[in-house]
Amino acid sequence: MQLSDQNQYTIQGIAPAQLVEQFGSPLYVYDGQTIRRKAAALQKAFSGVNMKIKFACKSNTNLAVLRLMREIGVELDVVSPGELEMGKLAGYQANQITFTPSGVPFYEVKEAVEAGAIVNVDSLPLLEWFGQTFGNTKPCLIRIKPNVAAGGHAKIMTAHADSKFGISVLLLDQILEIVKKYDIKIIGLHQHTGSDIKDAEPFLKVADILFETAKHFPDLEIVDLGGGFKVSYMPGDAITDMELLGNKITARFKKFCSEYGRELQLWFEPGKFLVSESGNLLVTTTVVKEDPARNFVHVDSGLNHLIRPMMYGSYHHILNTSNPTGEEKPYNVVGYICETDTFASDRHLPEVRQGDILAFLNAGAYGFTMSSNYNARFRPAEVLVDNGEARLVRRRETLEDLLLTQQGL
Ligand SMILES: Cc1ncc(COP(=O)(O)O)c(C=O)c1O
Ligand SMILES: N[C@@H](CCCC[NH3+])C(=O)O
Repeated sequence: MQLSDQNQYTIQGIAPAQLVEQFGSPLYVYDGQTIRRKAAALQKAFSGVNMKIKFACKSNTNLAVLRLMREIGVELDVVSPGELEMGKLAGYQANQITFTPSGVPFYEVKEAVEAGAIVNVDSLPLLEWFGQTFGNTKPCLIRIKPNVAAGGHAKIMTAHADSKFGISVLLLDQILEIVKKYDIKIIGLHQHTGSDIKDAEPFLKVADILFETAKHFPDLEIVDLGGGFKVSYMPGDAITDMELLGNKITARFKKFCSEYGRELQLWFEPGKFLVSESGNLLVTTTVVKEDPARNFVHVDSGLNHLIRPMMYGSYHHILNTSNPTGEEKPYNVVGYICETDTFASDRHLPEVRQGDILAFLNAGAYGFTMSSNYNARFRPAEVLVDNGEARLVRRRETLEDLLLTQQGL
């Protein structure tokens, strides 16, 4: 969202009010230019090595976003058969898609492998089954749990000892035994530490663990360091310094490759870094309630559309796009769901009036994809603004959509 000299917020020159008038409210709006800029920054930071980006599409599966990713040379990481199908619909070849499951039924892995995707094996039983089923005929990666705790919230840390994800690095002997028993073709090691990681330190720590572990696997082509780069949710928030991280990881990766004896590919799987800042959730103020204790701003949305504040206590910056120069007042911004769904407490906003359009920033990742139909509410429409043009890329739901799977109507 840009603020013009005339104090008007716009997305590539288009006013939020115009978007809401054309496409309705609430509305997810993605700025394609921001996605391109973020991908380019990551590509630049790692230009010294053979790096591939695998977009973690659990953060945003809109087909228009996936197609944009494909167009700019970004490949895909998926976690379910549904995401795999969406990747294919967006035009990806199956071999450009990595499947990183977490304790899924083995038939899902079989189908993904048979479709041509590459799997990150995340447990010893799955590794054993993979060996029995495919022997050395299909390549795979192994997801290692490095036992390192990092991330912006306990719920989004995925590599500490207590986390369910991956195979503990302490089980290396057992991994090697199974690999040897079935002659499994291990072409890569993978790890994902968590989400919202600012400092270079945890990335370097897990990289070193993975590089050390990699020495036990002679046929590697890939080291996959996952995603997790921090974005700026709060104005002034420190974010991952991509240039610094790029320099540091590049140096260590080059050293590792020369010790390993071959140049490998370095993969990353960012979700947030690529799409979070591109997304705004536009909502309309339904009621302003001046309570003796607090001023409440109710909007036509709730935790059904953006669950991050209630799930992780996440901060999303809010703009009053209808009254940018109004006098600031403190508000609790809340939803219309019959459940506590506070988006922001004691937030200072330019005076909010009924009908004002608010923008929740940084809603491009884990916004729509984590939305629901709680309270039989429809999910918002989605719009992609690219090359100065706004295009509807998902229509708003209707009652028919909600009733589609119910029987006995
Ligand atoms: C395996 C894996 N890769 C990548 C990601 C993307 O994380 P982020 O959106 O923080 O970059 C996740 C989500 O946490 C994940 O579980
Ligand atoms: N859904 C989380 C990040 C990804 C967690 C999944 N590993 C968030 O909104 O911050």
